[in-house]
Amino acid sequence: MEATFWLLPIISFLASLFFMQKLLMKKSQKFQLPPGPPKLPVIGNLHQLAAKNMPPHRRLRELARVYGPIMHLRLGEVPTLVISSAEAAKEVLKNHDINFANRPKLMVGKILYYNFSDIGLSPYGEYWRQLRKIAALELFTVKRVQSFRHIREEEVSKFIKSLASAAASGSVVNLSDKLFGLLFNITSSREGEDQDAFRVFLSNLLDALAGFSMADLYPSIKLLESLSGFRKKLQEMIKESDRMLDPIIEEHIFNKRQGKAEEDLVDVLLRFQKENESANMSFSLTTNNIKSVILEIFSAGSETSFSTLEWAMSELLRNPKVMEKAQAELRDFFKEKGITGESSLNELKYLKLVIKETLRLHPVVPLLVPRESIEHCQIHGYDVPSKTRIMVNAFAIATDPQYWEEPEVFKPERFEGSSIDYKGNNFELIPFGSGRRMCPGIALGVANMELPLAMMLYRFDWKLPAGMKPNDLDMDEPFGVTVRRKNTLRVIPISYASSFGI
Ligand code: HEM
Repeated sequence: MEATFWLLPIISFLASLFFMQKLLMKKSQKFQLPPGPPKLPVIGNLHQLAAKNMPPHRRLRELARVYGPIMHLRLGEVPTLVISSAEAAKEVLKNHDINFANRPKLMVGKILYYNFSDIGLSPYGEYWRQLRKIAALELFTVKRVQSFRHIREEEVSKFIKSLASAAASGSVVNLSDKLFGLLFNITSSREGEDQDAFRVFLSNLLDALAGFSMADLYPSIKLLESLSGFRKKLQEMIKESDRMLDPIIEEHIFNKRQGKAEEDLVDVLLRFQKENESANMSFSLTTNNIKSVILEIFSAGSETSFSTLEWAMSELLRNPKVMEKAQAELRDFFKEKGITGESSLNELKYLKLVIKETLRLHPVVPLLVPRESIEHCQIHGYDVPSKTRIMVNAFAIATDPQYWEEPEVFKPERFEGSSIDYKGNNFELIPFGSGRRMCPGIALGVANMELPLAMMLYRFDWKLPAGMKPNDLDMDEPFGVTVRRKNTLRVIPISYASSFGI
């Protein structure tokens, strides 16, 4: 009797969901929606996404091979369009750019990013436009990226020293850990104590950003936010984030008062806040807005470059001939004079191709950041109603045999003599997205990768531990919005006798 009593609210909850969805389906019948797998009541296509225990970008690629490059899914109650061809991506990200420039209101944006006040999750509108303006004119200019050069050189030098001492003792290093530490130090311009806390925080943040929480899949049922425990988790995370960010802001204000002239990204945002407040401008940034943007820069900035470097090294270890070719280019070019700094890397053609090929085969944000349609529109003859969530499967496109020969093979040479780039104009290669919401941090991201990769290849030869062969190295990916290696990369560095520099 008691059991039946508890079942009643659950049954009525499921029944109301079922009827709500019937209503929605009726509404959608007047549209010519793109094809997609059959949907179940309440969960829609969630079971197909979860099937086979694959990361979403791989599972969605499989489904797109059956249902086509413009595919309609319902994830929980969220109508979702999955784009898996360069032509369709161009329609969405270029031809209908404004209509798809909005982001869905994920709970993580509401709570952790102080009511969507970061750049990446803020809705398309005046606030976002102002932030992008600061990003384009102040935060990520070529000049600014160059001004952080000494930080990168200093941190890479320490990183290489620690690898050299591991090499001297012949020990196995956890390269993933070391690379994460390096990117954290470069991006946050600080070292040490916060790193472990940030690592745990970042992993929770990336889970939340995936948008696959119950609260984000059933946004109309507000009760789920608390019932699923997701709201509580995010509220705890924001305390943790404040614990990390408040001292950083205070430290920057203090240093400025002491007359520190050099500016980092936090200083730029604080200066902007001060200038706009004193000039009584209609747009200004609150301290919470600034914290949101800093959190985003720390997370987007470190995780993406770190994961790309992790994949680059993994691919090079699995493809010794490519590794040798990249090392030969560096060692030949720098000979005895050594790598003296970042500017000396500009001539290295093959190194750049290695990075490009890594971004192709391992786009670390494989489904880009989800968009949301503002108004109803048509893509290739299909209706896309307003408020449809859009996922662009950059991974599926970058591994589509229609555009790429032997797409699963790591072959930097494929770009030799090719004009294809990742700057958002070639839709078969869009690891940074494209259009208005494209990544504004490309130059910084690439700068953060080039020097560490060059130094790792120039200064060391690399061996896998315990007699592992190149093909034994696993390339497993976890389930998530960004894709780092599932298992950490453990390797043995061997000092290259005649290397010099940094
Ligand atoms: C390997 C490095 C990186 C990769 C692969 C990458 C990838 C991406 C992707 C795919 C998007 C979504 C684009 C879209 O929706 O079309 C994005 C957005 C964004 N990225 Fe990056 N990113 C990288 C580095 C960085 C860095 C270093 C920063 C800043 C420090 C950064 C800041 C941002 C921001 C703020 C957005 C949101 C843009 C908006 O919504 O207007 N990214 N990034």
